[in-house]
Amino acid sequence: MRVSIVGSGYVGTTVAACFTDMGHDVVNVDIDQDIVDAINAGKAPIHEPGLDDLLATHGGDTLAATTDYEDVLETDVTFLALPTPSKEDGSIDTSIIEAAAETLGDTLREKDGDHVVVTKSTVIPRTTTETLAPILADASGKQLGADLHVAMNPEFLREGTAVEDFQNPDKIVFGSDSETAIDTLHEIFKPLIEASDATVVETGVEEAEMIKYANNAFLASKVSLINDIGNICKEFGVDAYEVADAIGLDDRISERFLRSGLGWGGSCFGKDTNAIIHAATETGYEPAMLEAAVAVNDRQPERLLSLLDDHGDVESERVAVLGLAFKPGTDDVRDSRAIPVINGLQERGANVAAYDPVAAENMRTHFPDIEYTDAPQDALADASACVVCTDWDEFAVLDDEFDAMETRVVVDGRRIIERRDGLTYEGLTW
Ligand SMILES: NC(=O)C1=CN([C@@H]2O[C@H](COP(=O)(O)OP(=O)(O)OC[C@H]3O[C@@H](n4cnc5c(N)ncnc54)[C@H](O)[C@@H]3O)[C@@H](O)[C@H]2O)C=CC1
Ligand SMILES: O=C(O)[C@H]1O[C@H](OP(=O)(O)OP(=O)(O)OC[C@H]2O[C@@H](n3ccc(=O)[nH]c3=O)[C@H](O)[C@@H]2O)[C@H](O)[C@@H](O)[C@@H]1O
Repeated sequence: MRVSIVGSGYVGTTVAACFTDMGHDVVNVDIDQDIVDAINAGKAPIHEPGLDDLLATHGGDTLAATTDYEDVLETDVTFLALPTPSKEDGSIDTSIIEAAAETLGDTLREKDGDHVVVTKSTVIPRTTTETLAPILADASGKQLGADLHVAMNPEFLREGTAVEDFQNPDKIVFGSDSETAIDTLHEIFKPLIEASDATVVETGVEEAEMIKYANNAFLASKVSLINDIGNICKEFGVDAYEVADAIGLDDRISERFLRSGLGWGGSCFGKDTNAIIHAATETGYEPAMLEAAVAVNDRQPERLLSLLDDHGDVESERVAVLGLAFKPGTDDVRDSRAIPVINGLQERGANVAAYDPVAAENMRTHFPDIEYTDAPQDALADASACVVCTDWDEFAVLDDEFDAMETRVVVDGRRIIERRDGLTYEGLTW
């Protein structure tokens, strides 16, 4: 099938590469020329395991990228994989996806015959039907349900494992009341459905939109709940990881997403919990559990810093920050917990020396003036303390490197460093 994807970021590029690998011809449309050039040259514009290989095979061939919306005219279906960020007040900002829908609609005016448009971005229920569909219909002159069909197909991939997640889904959700759109989605996903154990959920557009928020809200709340429990464990001198291992054996709880520590960051848990809280509040309903999940998450960096304070004043001292990405496996620093931690260190007058295997460049836009090192031992050398913000595997094998510290204090926000003799070690919840 001929598929176009507007927006070529973490989701758009991954989905495009995987669709191409499933045998489809794909066009990626993006306004960023560098991204377009990278894809056409067979290179991944982002750090994502497995993506380079897929792009090296298909990029510039059955996967083509362009800044020109006209190329969607050669396709049967367009996915919108555009950012849906937060406004100042936490509510969803749909201006980017609306602008893209307008341009797509204008372009589709030239197309004879049917076109299917699928929302891939995370959007508040009713956005597809009440905001995007009318924009598309007005701009294209096409008629909804006749030659224009809309659907919502939420995406559940995680950064760092995006390709693997996309290729091994637990569920695939098709939300639409258009038979044409549902049939089109089935045709696109057929190879994946046949090759995986995924359950296909066919539902309404609004239900599909809400499933995405509910999924993220549950996961984010699960992490906040284990952090709440972990904070209590720390007060009692109990190891929250032993507790989590035990309760995770109950398959009603499950062992996944029970890693307590610095809390969740990333481009979606924060923005999506805030967006659904805001949307719920506008209806008159106060989502107390979700508000609590956000409040617990917001407190974790300060708890880490107060553990550091217990071991001495860091004013004018060198403090090593290990890990800048919001999670391992990615160069993404959006809403990374390292940001409030570094802010807190700077407020205390510390000299920050930061190391991350891939995310340092992205962090420079937030903190242009801190020191970035090429190796963890360079950040640790002469440091009075070390804080760990990301659970990169390479931190687990650090050992003699701590000997170069002036004072060997390690406050670990991710339980990645082993306690050992000669190290004053503080775990955030253990
Ligand atoms: N990042 C993730 O792991 C996941 C994200 N999502 C959702 O998917 C959506 C996209 O997220 P990301 O891929 O992370 O965003 P992103 O910010 O990585 O990528 C968005 C892309 O859209 C491009 N763009 C902006 N305006 C455009 C326009 N008018 N026309 C064409 N391209 C334009 C940008 O240049 C950028 O390359 C969001 O709604 C997000 O909530 C859903 C699941 C996972
Ligand atoms: O909508 C999205 O963008 C995506 O958001 C999350 O994926 P992602 O943010 O990429 O990464 P996660 O693995 O979920 O981690 C999110 C944050 O939670 C933290 N986390 C995760 C698990 C855990 O047990 N403890 C914990 O603190 C991670 O360190 C990270 O900061 C969801 O897991 C995806 O299903 C969803 O598609």
